[in-house]
Amino acid sequence: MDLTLIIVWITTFIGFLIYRKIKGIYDDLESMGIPYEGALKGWMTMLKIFSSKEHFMNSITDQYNRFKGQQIIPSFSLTKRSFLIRDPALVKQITTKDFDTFMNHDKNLNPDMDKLSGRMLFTLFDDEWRNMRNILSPIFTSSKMKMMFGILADCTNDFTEHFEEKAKETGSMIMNCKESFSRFTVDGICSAVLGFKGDCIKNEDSELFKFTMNLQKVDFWMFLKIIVFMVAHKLYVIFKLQLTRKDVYDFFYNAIVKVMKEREQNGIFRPDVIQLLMQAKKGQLKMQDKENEVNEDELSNFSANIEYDVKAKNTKMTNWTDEHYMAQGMIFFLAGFDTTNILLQITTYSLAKNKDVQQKLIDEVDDVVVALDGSQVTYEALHKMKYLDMVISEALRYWPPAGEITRECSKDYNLKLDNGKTIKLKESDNILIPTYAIHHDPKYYEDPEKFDPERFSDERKGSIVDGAYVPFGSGPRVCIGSRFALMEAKLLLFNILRKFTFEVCDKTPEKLELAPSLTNFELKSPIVVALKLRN
Ligand code: HEM
Repeated sequence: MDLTLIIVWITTFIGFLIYRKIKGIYDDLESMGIPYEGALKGWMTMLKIFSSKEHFMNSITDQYNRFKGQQIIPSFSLTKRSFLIRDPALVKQITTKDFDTFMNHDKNLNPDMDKLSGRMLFTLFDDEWRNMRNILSPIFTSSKMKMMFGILADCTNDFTEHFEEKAKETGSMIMNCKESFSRFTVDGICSAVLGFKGDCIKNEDSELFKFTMNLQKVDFWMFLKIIVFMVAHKLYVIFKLQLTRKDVYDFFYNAIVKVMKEREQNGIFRPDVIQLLMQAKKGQLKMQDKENEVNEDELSNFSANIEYDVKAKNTKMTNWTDEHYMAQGMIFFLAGFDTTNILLQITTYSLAKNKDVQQKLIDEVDDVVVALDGSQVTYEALHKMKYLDMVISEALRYWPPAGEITRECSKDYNLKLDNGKTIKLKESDNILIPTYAIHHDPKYYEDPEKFDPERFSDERKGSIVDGAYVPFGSGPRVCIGSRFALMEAKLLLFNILRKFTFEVCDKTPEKLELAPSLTNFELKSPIVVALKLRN
């Protein structure tokens, strides 16, 4: 038999096994009265995503839109049952009211699979997650944000100085937003989290920047590793495979464990996350010092998370290792630079396209500049800017950088629907909350394709349906870094708009379309705008 025929036979056989597996996992759905399009449709969708024919988020949004009137529908997955939520009330029920049953993200990614990604706050589960969340929460309070404000302000100054220099001859310059904001957010995260100056903005050949961009690339081997992880993750344990590359492991070892030791030995203090992690390691970091906190009620920070009290039943169970602390540095780095970068890209694009919105924001910036009488903007002044907060909140609705939220069901659970039917969810079923699709559903947002910050005005924000606005997730597992992200994005926009306006140029895309890619946010045409110096 020739080799091609053998390959065709093997592929068909594997395809058949996967088809049987997917078909089997949803067998009981029809008896529960849930509309199900069949295993083949799900399999074809997965194929389109993995062969880079369609972006994951587009497939989810398409599925969401096809099932109007349903509260929950089966989603596509290779090995587990997966459900897509179509109803904000269920979003709240799953993420908040019945949090104990839906506390975890996918449990497949655990320390046995990968030394670092299995130990990140995002992947820890049950009491280990509760304990780590308690340790890390004090890092993101408003008093700690104020402490890091100056570090981020230096990065924003680097950004504006660099572009002022470039634009000074002709009065304007063309900016590729993804590249420029990536350089800024990598600098911001390095300075405020890892404690060293990245210098990616000013140094165009920065090795650190190349390394960071490389982190996101899905080459053939990475692709294969992801497929093996999704279809047969136990092979990772048997063959001692690791998802994290060795160079990435070494980077975080040097940036966190080595730096902590050096600071300890030399008595160095720097107001950054590493310092707070060192305090946390010694059990010295507490939520207590209320008098140093900023009064949140006086600030405009609509999207910022509320931190829940997440006490673990067993508080002494984990021996935290160096790798646990490296893993937290890694998740802050990974979760922090790309998401904030997307937020900045979307805001910039929307301001360039909506000149009236941009003008209103510039007027607010100018008022603050006058009030500050030449000094640098403060944490309080920035967070009292109502219109800036409305613009950022709308950008997070318009294009939520994380795209979707996931949960895993930890025990059998009867989900009662409005039509009187009950869905029996099983232990380890996946739940998918399609943030983008909900944010663009005309049922919850009038004229959803319009960029309209007024949705978040004092008069109108109260009418947003609970559970229909979740850019940072929802419930006790909500994004821990939302305050940091909002502060970073607001600070940069403030400083840019002091000096520049964003203008549409011939390279600015007419509309934003996702490219078929496995990465989170890859557009068919990148966002490019002109930065024009103000008079
Ligand atoms: C615009 C920027 C950001 C967006 C839109 C965003 C969004 C999200 C979302 C949707 C989740 C999942 C929440 C859930 O499951 O309910 C999440 C989790 C998380 N984010 Fe962010 N994020 C941003 C910036 C940041 C930053 C700057 C950091 C850290 C410095 C960070 C650290 C984390 C961590 C550690 C988790 C896991 C939390 C847990 O499992 O307890 N994020 N983020």
